[in-house]
Amino acid sequence: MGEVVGRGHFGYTCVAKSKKGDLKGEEAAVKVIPKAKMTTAIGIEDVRREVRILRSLAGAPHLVQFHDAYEDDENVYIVMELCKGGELLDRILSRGGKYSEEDAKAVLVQILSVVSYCHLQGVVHRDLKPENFLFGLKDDDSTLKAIDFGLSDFVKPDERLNDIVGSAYYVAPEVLTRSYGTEADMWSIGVITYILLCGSRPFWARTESGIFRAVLKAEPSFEEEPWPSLSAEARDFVKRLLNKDYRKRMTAAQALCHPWVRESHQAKIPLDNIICKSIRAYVCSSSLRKSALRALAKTLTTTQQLYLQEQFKLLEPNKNGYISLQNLKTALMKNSTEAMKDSRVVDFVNVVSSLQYRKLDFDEFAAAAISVYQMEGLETWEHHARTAFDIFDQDGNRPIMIEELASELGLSTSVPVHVVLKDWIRHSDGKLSFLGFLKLLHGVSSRGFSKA
Ligand SMILES: Nc1ncnc2c1ncn2[C@@H]1O[C@H](COP(=O)(O)OP(=O)(O)OP(=O)(O)O)[C@@H](O)[C@H]1O
Ligand SMILES: [Ca+2]
Repeated sequence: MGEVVGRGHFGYTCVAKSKKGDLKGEEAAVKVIPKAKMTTAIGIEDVRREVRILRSLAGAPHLVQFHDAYEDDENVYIVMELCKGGELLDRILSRGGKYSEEDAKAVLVQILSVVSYCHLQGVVHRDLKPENFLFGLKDDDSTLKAIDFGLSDFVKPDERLNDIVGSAYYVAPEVLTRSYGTEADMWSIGVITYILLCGSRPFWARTESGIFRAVLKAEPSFEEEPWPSLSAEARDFVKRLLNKDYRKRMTAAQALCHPWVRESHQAKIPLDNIICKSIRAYVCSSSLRKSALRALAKTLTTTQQLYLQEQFKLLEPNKNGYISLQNLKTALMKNSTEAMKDSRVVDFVNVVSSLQYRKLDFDEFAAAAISVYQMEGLETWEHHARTAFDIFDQDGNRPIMIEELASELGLSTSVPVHVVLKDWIRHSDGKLSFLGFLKLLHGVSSRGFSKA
């Protein structure tokens, strides 16, 4: 073991040289975590999880290469690849806090590439910030590696986490309100991008509670220089990550398809778990909701089309251009690691295949995979919704009873519900009104009536 190269809350990291084995003579980094610091059961479990996650994700692009972990009476030792290029934070600071759009993109694609992989495996990093990305080498174009999975956790597709962890400047609003998933990492990436592009923090205050207040309530400024002189795509990219409603935020796979970065990289776009969630909800919904979604799919933007085409390709449609849920499972299995077993991603899809066996062509896949919430986050949503309603009205709309509509949306038909539902049905012909159509797009709501 040689000199200390970094210190953190829980321990320190040294350079080391391997005396034997495959790595004989090679330099490595050893993160030393003193057992004295693991005073609570949580602390020990956290270190176990960090090692388990590093081990199971090993080999992912832009992830620090994990070699092995050991322990003795005093410490736990995590042996990994030595990154010699320093922290992303230091590079930002040494450039006077600002990156050109091109340089920022190059950094972001690498971040998105590792994060999209983690998310597919059901792992949330929970502490994405420029201190936790290291460059492999000192050169300007060195590759970036994510480190420090000390706060990471597994999250099942239909589960939410609730412990407040992370770093104040980068923490997502829904983490502060204790119900979050992988989308929280996307918020942090939004904060990192904002800082890369303009050199200042989007949410700032003197105290921690002040920062939290800003994260929950304040809108970041895009008014001051350099924002007006940056490209509209760059602003759009950041805004679609810093959306306070996590359901409207881009996923990592979607961000890789965003027009701002799409042209600048050849990074592989991985399968997106959000697709599994949407398809699962789609196959279980009524034919009325399916035709509403199909109408909406006809209004998709080219960006969304492109992303969905990429996702469809990953599912390897048969020669007639159809996929079934089996394809979804096969695609997941193909990417499966130990981490995916821990996060139970495949089980989530399995529930569906026992429910229904269906084949989808690209058009129906698009309808199934669409996220209505994300579309609502677009500035052009009103236009999409109106156009989709016209299409639906022509070939999907039909007379519907209040009771049927209520069950369609998972609402109980108590008296106040009745009054509201009346507006969702058009008086002239008893078919769905525009408002009813919008409600139907969201489908059965488990949150009950208050949100309706
Ligand atoms: N593989 C590595 N190669 C080079 N330096 C490293 C490596 N891993 C960690 N470091 C250095 O050690 C520092 C602390 O590591 P790490 O972030 O993993 O520790 P931590 O105790 O979990 O930190 P934190 O206080 O952020 O929770 C890093 O910021 C970095 O400077
Ligand atoms: Ca760290």
